Amino acid sequence: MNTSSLVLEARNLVVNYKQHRAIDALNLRVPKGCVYALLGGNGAGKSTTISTFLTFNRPNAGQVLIEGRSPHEHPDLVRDKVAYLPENVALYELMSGLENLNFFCALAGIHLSREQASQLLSDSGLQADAHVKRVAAYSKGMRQKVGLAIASAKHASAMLLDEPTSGLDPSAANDFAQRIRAAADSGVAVLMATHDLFNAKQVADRIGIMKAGRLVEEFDAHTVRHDELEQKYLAHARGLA
Ligand SMILES: Nc1ncnc2c1ncn2[C@@H]1O[C@H](COP(=O)(O)OP(=O)(O)OP(=O)(O)O)[C@@H](O)[C@H]1O
Repeated sequence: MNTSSLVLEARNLVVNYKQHRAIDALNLRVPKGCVYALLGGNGAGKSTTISTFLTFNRPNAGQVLIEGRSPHEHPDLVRDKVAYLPENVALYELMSGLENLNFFCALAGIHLSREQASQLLSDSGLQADAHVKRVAAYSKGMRQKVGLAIASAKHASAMLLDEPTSGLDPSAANDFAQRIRAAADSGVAVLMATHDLFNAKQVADRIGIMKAGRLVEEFDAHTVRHDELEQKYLAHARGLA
């Protein structure tokens, strides 16, 4: 791998919650244009990995790097380079999708024209008649689309996604996967924590399985078979691997 194309990197990362080791010597690399799906059972350390890139957690040893620099030493990196999409996108219920997009972009110092904002929502898959409706009436999939539009407006070089398709129906999950793929194809590095093996295989370039804070398995998503991935995943979950 050309190291100049690396966008997200964890180097020998250790993160503890008091006495509990949540991340244990994790090494992970996500270059430009790559979707990296992080699989693993509950408590494996996926969310903590993402939180550490976002500087919500500090490394106890090792480091995370964004475009080669530590966000813990350069906090502006997260604001300038990273778009974050949690499982449940927090939006203002009484504002429309359009108003939410404008509001969160303004917070990030981005000012959009009405046309630009509408275009971003449409490009994220939100139907035109929903743009001006209150978010209180939106489905989970529609909220994710507003989140995606906010993320796209940032022109971030990295996207961090924590279980983005959880609770979406298969069609909405497929639609979301295609939009993530398109973001990566335009050069964004995507790190996505997920429980959805099917979605991981469909959208990712690399797939990693975490267990007890360690990366225990890595695959090329284009060559691993779905049944092979499932077997490995279950073997790790059952302590057989
Ligand atoms: N705020 C916290 N305080 C203490 N321990 C925590 C905290 N957050 C997570 N942990 C512990 O750290 C470990 C890793 O948790 P993490 O949430 O990163 O796992 P995960 O792979 O994202 O799990 P899930 O799939 O359930 O979301 C777990 O043992 C968890 O109990």
